[in-house]
Amino acid sequence: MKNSRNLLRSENYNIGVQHPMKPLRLSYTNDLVCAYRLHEKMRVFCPPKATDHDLMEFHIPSYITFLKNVTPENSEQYSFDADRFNISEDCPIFRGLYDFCQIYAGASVAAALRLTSEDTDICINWSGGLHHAKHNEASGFCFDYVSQYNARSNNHFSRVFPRVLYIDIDIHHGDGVQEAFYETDRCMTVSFHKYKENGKYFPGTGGLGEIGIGLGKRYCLNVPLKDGMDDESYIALFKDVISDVKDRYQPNVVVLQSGADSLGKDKLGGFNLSIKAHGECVRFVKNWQIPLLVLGGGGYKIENVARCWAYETSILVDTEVPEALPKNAQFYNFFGPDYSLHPPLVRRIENLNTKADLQKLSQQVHERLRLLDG
Ligand SMILES: CN1CC(C(=O)N[C@@H](CCCCCC(O)(O)c2ccon2)c2nc(-c3ccccc3F)c[nH]2)C1
Ligand SMILES: [Ca+2]
Ligand SMILES: [Zn+2]
Repeated sequence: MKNSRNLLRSENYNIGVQHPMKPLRLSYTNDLVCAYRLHEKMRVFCPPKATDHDLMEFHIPSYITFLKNVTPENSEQYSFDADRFNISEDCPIFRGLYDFCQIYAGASVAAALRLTSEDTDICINWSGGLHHAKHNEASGFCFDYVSQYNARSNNHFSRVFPRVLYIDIDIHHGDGVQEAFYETDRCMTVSFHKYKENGKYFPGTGGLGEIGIGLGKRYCLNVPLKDGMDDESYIALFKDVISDVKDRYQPNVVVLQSGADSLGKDKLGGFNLSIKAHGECVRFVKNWQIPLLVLGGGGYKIENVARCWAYETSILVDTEVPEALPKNAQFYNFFGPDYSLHPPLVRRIENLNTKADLQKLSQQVHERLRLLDG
């Protein structure tokens, strides 16, 4: 029987044996963070669950009411709503679903609000960043997403931070967040992702042509990539694009979705990024010294997800950590055979992004960004 404290932690939920999303990865991350004693370099909070009201700030009430009432036992009675809200193999009903959503969403709401107080410059919520959720339906393992809540509705957060820059390095397109801000210039969304012209790679959106509409026109930027991106080309492209975005948009706060499925050897991914390269993107944004909210996201080789997010936690708290994983980590045995923070990257996927492709893409991105100057 889980004690009450356990139920307050999103890592203790199980979506399904066959399902690639394993909240256990959060336990592994927390284990490494604590074994490296990084928790002593920050304030750790156990924030309140998001309330129904919080969630209804962004999602339609009938969707939230559904999530709150449906269970694996009674899901038969809800089959109509289940279809309507895109419940599927990707987004199944599992035990504690609503608790799970309230916990991770509550952490993002609390983190965002803490950033508005002068005493905090960086907040981390590795359980957040579920960027496919829509205001009226679940999608891509994501049920709800509250960063929209913070920047869309006219509230304290959006008054303190009138220009929010959202950056998404998960290998999938951040379609839910893009959609939420598609018509506003209060949040600029930038997503780097694997993209197939035929729309065959989930979610199928995120082409260069999606640039926002109305007031949001030009405040949405997509960087579509092919399989096999490697460290050098990804870091160069990321810094080149993101520097230009920062200079032109001059954000007051940055929300970085640090999905770890863009790492090499990920089960759903297709890039060759090392943990160091992924972390370099986090370091680059951190060094701007603009208030920063770092969120998790995808990541399906869970030992590498934990290594990546523990490493990025060390970057965010300015603490060098030894390459050898701490032997006192509870899950130490799961990190074999190397037991290191930066395992050798063996399975390499051929990089289909040629130098010419990346040159052209960079040019197209800069052309779009030049239009930001109105
Ligand atoms: C009808 N077909 C199913 C749709 C589809 O291909 N869905 C993607 C969803 C991938 C979601 C990625 C989520 C994310 O990594 O971006 C993420 C998760 C949290 O924040 N971000 C997907 N589902 C699976 C999957 C789902 C259940 C069981 C096994 C699976 F392989 C793999 N890839 C089309
Ligand atoms: Ca992305
Ligand atoms: Zn992903």
